Amino acid sequence: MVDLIDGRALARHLSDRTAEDVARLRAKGVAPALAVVLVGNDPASQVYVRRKVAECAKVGIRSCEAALPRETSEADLVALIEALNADPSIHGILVQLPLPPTIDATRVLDRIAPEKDVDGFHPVNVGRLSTGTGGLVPCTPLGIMKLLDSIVGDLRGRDVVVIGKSNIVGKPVAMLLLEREATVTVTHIETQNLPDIARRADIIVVAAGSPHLVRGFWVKEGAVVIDVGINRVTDPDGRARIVGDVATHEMGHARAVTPVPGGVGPMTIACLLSNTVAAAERTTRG
Ligand SMILES: Nc1nc(=O)c2c([nH]1)NC[C@@H]1CN(c3ccc(C(=O)N[C@@H](CCC(=O)O)C(=O)O)cc3)C=[N+]21
Repeated sequence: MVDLIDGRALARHLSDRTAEDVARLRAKGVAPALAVVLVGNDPASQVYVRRKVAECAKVGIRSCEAALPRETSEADLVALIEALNADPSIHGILVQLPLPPTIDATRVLDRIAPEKDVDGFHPVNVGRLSTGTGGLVPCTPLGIMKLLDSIVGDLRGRDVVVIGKSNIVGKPVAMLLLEREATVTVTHIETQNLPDIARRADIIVVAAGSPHLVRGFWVKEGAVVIDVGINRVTDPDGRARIVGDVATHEMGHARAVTPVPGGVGPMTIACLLSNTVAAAERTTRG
């Protein structure tokens, strides 16, 4: 019988440890703090930001939220980031994506001080990840690795197929998997015979943004499937709900599947909190 992984429970466990780290830092006079920057009023982004701020509070991380109007100029946004970079009471900076189309997201993310870049999107942290030399690691890939630690353990020589080549999930998770000596195949929209490639995998990580893309016949008996998709779909009765990239009801022969919601999502936020503490810790080491 397939094991449906409880990402919420694992995230709670991780956040309990983060809360202890926060308490330890506070006793040393460092109060970990995260700045969340939101531009515009996309309802989904507002929900995510609210959730991040609420989870910060639960573990004792101070958070400050900057909500800027959609018309904000790139120069004004960069000025805010520079101010946060220079503020020693702020340890982590997160600019919620997507940004309005009038703003060049890459240029903005490049201005975040790498040591405060809790998303791990700055080129310095991307380079550090790809050379395995430390730095802050993107939250969703980090959460995926923690899920795999609890489900699989040793990844050496495991065949992993990553579906999706984004800078936020596909590429960084491939780097983390390589660091653990898995055999990694990164596939994407142009990949041919994707079902055949997927069927060879011991582990499938899918971040494609396509509802129910991964069908039962794509998955080898006993494989582990990590579903990173978040797709808003509307049921015939008009009700909106969130589904992943995996046809979960066809996974009876898999060893384990992460659900959506309740799988990777909560781990992403738990890793944002642990990254913020890691960034705050680094300041205590000069
Ligand atoms: N700079 C930046 N960093 C991000 O990390 C970032 C971002 N921008 N923009 C948007 C995406 C999306 N994201 C999610 C985090 C948690 C859940 C999450 O906790 N989901 C729950 C609830 C899902 C629901 O019901 O909405 C779950 O899967 O169980 C989802 C999505 C972070 N993102």
